[in-house]
Amino acid sequence: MTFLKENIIRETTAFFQDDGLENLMSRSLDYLVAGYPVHFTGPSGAGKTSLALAVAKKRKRPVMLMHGNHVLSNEDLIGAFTGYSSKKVVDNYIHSVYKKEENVKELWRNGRLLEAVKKGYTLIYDEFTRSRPSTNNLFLSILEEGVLPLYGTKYTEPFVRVHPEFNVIFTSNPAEYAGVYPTQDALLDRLITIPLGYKDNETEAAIVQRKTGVSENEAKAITAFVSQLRKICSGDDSTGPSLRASMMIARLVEEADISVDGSDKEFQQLCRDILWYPVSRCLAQKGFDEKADDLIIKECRKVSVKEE
Ligand SMILES: Nc1ncnc2c1ncn2[C@@H]1O[C@H](COP(=O)(O)OP(=O)(O)OP(=O)(O)O)[C@@H](O)[C@H]1O
Repeated sequence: MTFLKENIIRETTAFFQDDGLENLMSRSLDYLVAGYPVHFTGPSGAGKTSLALAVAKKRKRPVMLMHGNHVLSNEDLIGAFTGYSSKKVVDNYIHSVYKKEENVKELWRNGRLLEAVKKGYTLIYDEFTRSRPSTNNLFLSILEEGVLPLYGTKYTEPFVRVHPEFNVIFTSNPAEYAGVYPTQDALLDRLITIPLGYKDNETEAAIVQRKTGVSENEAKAITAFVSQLRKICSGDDSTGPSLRASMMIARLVEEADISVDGSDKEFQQLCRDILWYPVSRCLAQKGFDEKADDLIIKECRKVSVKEE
């Protein structure tokens, strides 16, 4: 029986940057400062959102995070009238005089994009391909003409001007096939698209170590094992287990006091539980006959931690 430890202190929010990531962050920041939106694209767990947040933070402007979704509408982005407020004053102070005054006002709520555009925020538009292209059309005018059109509202002005400090960081996953829409070329043509792949073992191990509290060698052993499975799994449509899987294994190993050892039954079971779904999915996609469980255990048995 294993018990979870309490109160493990880790740097869960710290962003790890090596020379490569630092260079990428500085380039991205330069593009944003010059007024160009940046678009990070890559597989799930490659670190797109974390990078976008880290770059946005460096701009020292308020940051707004928005997630793409098929129900996101112009009303969410621009705003909408939400109802009415009415005020009635009945003045009967002199009882022979009866005065009644009534005012009815429409109530307006600013949408998220309107707020960001007006106040010059850095907007992170995460997984923007999950929103309908017709919704994303608003970004064409923002990025090209520097105005946000106020379509479908009762606003008297046809648009608002975009604040000079406003900018956007987009993220997307090109391998995602469920719940996403194709993006109009006109929008992609206005973005600086930077591909993000999986990081090398050293970098992944450093991130895992920082975020979970396992030792450096344990982190290296776990990330090497997961990235070996990813290598076997990777193909046109499949990517295999990501850094998130390494992080889950490391966190649970640490919290439940399981040893990082390929011959340990508890460790094998943990790896099987965490890795079965991504591995079995990609084996099926690639048409391999090998069973996910067998492959995981075969690779897991090779895991051993070097002496410190
Ligand atoms: N450089 C980094 N420093 C610290 N943690 C990181 C770094 N890169 C990735 N991570 C961690 O890895 C995990 C996946 O990262 P993230 O959510 O940014 O990936 P993503 O590419 O946006 O994934 P998805 O497409 O599934 O949303 C997160 O737990 C994140 O905190």
